[in-house]
Amino acid sequence: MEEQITYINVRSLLSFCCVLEDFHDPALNINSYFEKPNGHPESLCWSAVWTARADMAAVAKAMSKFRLAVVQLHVTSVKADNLSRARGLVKEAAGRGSQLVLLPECFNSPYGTGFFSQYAERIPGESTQLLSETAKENQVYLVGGSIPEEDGGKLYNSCTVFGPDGELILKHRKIHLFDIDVPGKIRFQESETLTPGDRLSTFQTPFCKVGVGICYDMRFAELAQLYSRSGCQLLVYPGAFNMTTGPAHWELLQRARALDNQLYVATASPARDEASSYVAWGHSSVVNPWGEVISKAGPEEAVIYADVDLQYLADIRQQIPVTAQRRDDLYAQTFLI
Ligand SMILES: NC(=O)CCC(=O)C(=O)O
Repeated sequence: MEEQITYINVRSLLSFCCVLEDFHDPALNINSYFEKPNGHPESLCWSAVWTARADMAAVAKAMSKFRLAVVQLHVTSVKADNLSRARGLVKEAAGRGSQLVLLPECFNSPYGTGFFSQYAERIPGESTQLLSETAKENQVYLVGGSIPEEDGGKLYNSCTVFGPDGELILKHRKIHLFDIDVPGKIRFQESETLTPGDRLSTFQTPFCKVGVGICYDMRFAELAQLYSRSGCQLLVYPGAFNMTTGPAHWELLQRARALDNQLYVATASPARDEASSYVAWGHSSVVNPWGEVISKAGPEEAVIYADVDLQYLADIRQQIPVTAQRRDDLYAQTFLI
């Protein structure tokens, strides 16, 4: 009976360690540490604990770094070309060791209110089928930029994410629509044709939890903060800033989101095409939790790479512990002095 209890306790302890360390590696089967046929049950239990802990530490260390690739695709009006080039560039990124690959906003079609209905697809559909196959062929997490989605007579700007097994992990519908009017520069009203999404979107990988937003979503600090508070260590924003707001705000916003929340931020833009009706700024980037741009494209088609280092992120959070120092007691008050 006592032995039974010890087994159960140690098994629970190991499971608890996994939870504490946010350790979700399916390859680590706790049961396997208890399968030795002989020996004293109690010492077996403790040796199981230490062996498992050591294995967990080794696997966790290996998983504390991963390679991220951002594909800055040259998007044209020919959907088939966009899809096949995206497939080729994801393959190239995977061939260079990337485990997570990010595509741009509207990667399958030109960006513009006049194009959304023309290029809209249901999900699943042609473009998401290609994303699923591409993720599986290359064994990567694939954040499929966004596509115009049609559902129930409404149009959405939607990002789908696929796992290395080709399964759909999530669908994020852009929640803040890009409606701006800068006189003499740019007026754009996504809400003329699109409907906003109504939920936040995160997904878990073996490396870290990831929060998803689309372009204009990046301007909303509250969204990034909610993702960070829910445990995300990487935020990804497929986006397509323009020649007015791009030079002014694109990099600044990414650095602000990264620094405020002490996490990595990655953005993917279409490549710049001066001939298109909406000229994208380009400059897809990756920013680290110190607020530094660690990888950046120019305006043209490119694949950029960054090694995301979660130990570095943990070090920064320990050195400057703003999360623990927050004064939520004061922020919650509704009056201002
Ligand atoms: N596609 C978008 O949401 C563009 C957002 C943008 O350019 C901005 O300035 O914000």
